[in-house]
Formats: sequence, C-alpha cells, structure tokens
Amino acid sequence: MTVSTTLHESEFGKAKPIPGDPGLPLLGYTLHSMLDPLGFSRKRYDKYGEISWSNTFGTRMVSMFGPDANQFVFQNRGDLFSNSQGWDFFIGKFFRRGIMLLDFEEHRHHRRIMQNAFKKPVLVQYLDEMNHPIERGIQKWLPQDDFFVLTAIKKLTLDLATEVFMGEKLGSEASVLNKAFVDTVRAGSSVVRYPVPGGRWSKGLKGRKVLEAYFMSKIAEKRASTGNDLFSQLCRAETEDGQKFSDDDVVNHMIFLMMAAHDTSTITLCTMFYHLAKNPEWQEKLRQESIALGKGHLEHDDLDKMEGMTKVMKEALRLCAPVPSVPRRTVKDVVYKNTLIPKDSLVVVSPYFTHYMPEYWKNPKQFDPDRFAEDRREDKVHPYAWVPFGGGAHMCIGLHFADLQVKAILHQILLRFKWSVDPGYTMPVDMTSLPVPGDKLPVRLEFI
Ligand code: HEM
Repeated sequence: MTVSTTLHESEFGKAKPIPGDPGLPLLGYTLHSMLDPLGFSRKRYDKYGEISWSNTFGTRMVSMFGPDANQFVFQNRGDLFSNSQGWDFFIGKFFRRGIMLLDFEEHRHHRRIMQNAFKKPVLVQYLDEMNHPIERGIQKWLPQDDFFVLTAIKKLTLDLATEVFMGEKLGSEASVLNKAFVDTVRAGSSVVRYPVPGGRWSKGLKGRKVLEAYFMSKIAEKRASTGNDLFSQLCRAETEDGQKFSDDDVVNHMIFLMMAAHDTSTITLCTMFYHLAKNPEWQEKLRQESIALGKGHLEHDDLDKMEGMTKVMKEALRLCAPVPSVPRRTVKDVVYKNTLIPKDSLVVVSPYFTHYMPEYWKNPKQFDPDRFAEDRREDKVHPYAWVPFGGGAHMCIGLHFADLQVKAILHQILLRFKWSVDPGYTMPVDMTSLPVPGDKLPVRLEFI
C-alpha cells in the first residue's frame, strides 16, 4: 500500500486529483445516500475505486472505502484528520467539547483521564449496578403479538443510563432529564438546521441547557461522593500525575457519553433481537448457554464464557454498524495511494460499507455468527475489516461497557422470554440518522 502521512514534493507532483461527480443540481447525492447508502456506496466504489467525491448534504464530501482506507484514516499518523471539524457539522452544536470532538494533544490528554472511568474494576461495578434495574425493566414486559422491540429497548437503556451513568434513582427528575436528553440527541438529525421555535433544532438547544444546568448543579456533591456511577467516576478520574477534569469538562463529557452509549447499544440489541427471531435455532442455542450458566444475573467473569452470544453480537455489529459512517476533515494536504486529498476536505469512512464487502466477507448479507468462530475468523483477514468501534486514538472507549451491557440485558431476556416473527418478515432499516428498525421491530413475545 502506497500511503504517506507527510507530503513530499515528489509525491505532490505525482498525485492525482480525487475522481468523482456532483450528482443532481442542489441535492447532489443526498437522497441516494440516505435512502440506499449501501447500494449507492457500492456503485461509487465500482465506478471510482477506494476514493471519490460527491455533493452530499449540501457539501463536497470525499468518501473513502474499504479496510485500507479505514486504517489510514483511523490511525491518523501525523495528525492529518480532525475529528472535531469532521463531526461538527452533524452534532457540534449539541455535543460540543465531548471527547470525540476534541483533537490531537488535547484529545490525548482528556482520553488519559477518561480512561480511568473505564478500567476493569470500574466496569465490574457498573455491571453490578446494572443487573437489578435490568431485571426491574424487563419484569414489566408482557407477552403480546406486537411487542415493539425498539420502543422497549430504548426505554430500558435510557433508564439504565439514568441510573448507572448519573446515579439517579428513577423519579420525576429522571423523566425531565430523559426528555431533555432525547431532544438533544434527536436534534443532531434535524433536516432544518436552525432554531425554528418548536422545531427539533431549538428543542435540542433547550435540552442541552437543561442537561448542562443539571450536571453543573450536582458537581460539588458528586466530587465528594464515593458513588459508582459514571458521573462520580468522571469527577474523581485522575491520571497518575494528578490531572483531573474541570467542572465544564465533566458536564461536556457526561452529555456526550449519554448519547454515545445509548443509541449504539439499543441498535445492537435490536439487530440481535431481529436475527435471533429469524434464526430460532440460534436463539435456542443462546438460551441454552444462558441456562447452563446457572445464574439470573451475568457477572463480569462470565462475559468470555458466553461464546455463542459473543459471536452473535459480533455478527450483529457487522450486519448493522450502529455508527455507519465516520467523518473527519483534513487539516493539511494528504496523499492516499497517489491521490491528493486537499486540506479542508470533509472525508467519510464507512464501517457499514466495509462490513458488506464480498472481497472480505463470505456471503456478506447472510447472518452467519460462525464466521467469527476460531477456525474461520473472517474478521482477521484485515485488521480494519471489522470496525464497528472505529480504531486509532478515537476508538470507542466504551466498547467493553457496551459488551457487558448488551450481554447482561440479553442474558436476562433469554431466561424469561422467547420471541418470533413471521417467516416472510424483513425488518426495514431506517438510515436517515443512525440505523434503527423503521417499523420499531414488532415481534411475538412469549414467556419461555
Ligand atoms: C455497540 C455499541 C457502540 C458502538 C458500535 C460504538 C461505536 C463508536 C465509534 C465508531 C466510535 C469512533 C468515532 C470516531 O472515530 O469518530 C466511538 C467513539 C466513542 N464511544 Fe462508542 N460505541 C458504542 C458504545 C459506547 C458506549 C457504551 C460508550 C460509553 C459508555 C461509548 C463511548 C464512546 C466515546 C466516549 C467515544 C469517543 C472516544 C474518543 O473520541 O476518544 N460508546 N464509538
């Protein structure tokens, strides 16, 4: 692979411009990329190869496809790509100064502090704190023919976030916070991207203010507490040389973390639910695995024992990457495989597209968890072929948290319920924001 991190005279001379075309007047390829992102990306890849430009979302966007491109962008050797300038257009107003929107040395500094809130002993505590609220949540579920999985899982993960992240027992304050949080998250996908009264954008700005005021009002109490919730952990988090977060940092990181954790875990669980409904033999296999464990609540040491569940989770993350594409902006001229990406280009890599490349995956559209079995390990064909959590300096800090949360929830559900869909059913995926079941995924839910 001829990639370089610094632009030498000789490379600059030889480098070609990025191929591409603008698409329709005004709209460009916005509709294509929202309605059928996979088909659209495949056409671009077949026509132009790994890198091409188009007009999408009212701006010139450079798409980079495949594992080599993922590696180049995620590794970001030489600090070529800015995260903050990439994400800013989409979520900057609502999640400003969240860790994913920081760059380079400042980002590394914040990450070193935050890492302390995600170490193994802390994760063990999060899991302990989570099991009872999960049980309380799913005990309220009742067997029915049209059980909407997305609605139920969203509520469960949001309630968990309030308890495990904020340390709030559910009451009137929690529902105000939940609403503020939902409004803030929804605003990122507004079509009208300015504050029309009553519109998504202005609700998002209001929601952000409510969250800021709430977190700020609790800081002193949390700094003094010995609580196990993420909020207390961030207040206490400290590097070996004594670096800590300021009050503003804690507030910004909490608001970002709530968002990063909630939708992504919900999407993963919905995808697992769907494929386990379509493949009842896998559902039963996982149930037997959970029964064999012999306990109602999963503990941290059990995570690696859940072999079947691990494979199904990996396959769900492959089939539906919760963060389907990841933006960056070049802060200098960059040469990638002899193509010049000029400074200030909006660049997007696509875990979603990579996960469906037949060049790397056997029958990529098929649900086949055993592709992750030790004797196959299709994901090992390239270190950046399976990238639901990204890679490099900004790689998801919550990936182990996600693992334990998703598994702890699914374990309890499997022990209590079975679920199915009609054989002809196919779940529509709404890709206008993050990929969610377009029909909220109705299943037939029964007690086992
Ligand atoms: C299945 C669930 C999840 C998926 C698929 C996922 C995916 C991702 C991806 C792709 C990124 C990289 C974005 C980039 O490079 O610009 C990321 C970053 C991040 N994720 Fe996750 N995530 C998940 C769950 C979580 C959870 C549960 C948490 C917190 C508890 C979390 C916290 C974060 C944070 C803080 C970052 C930014 C890290 C940084 O910039 O240094 N994520 N996630």
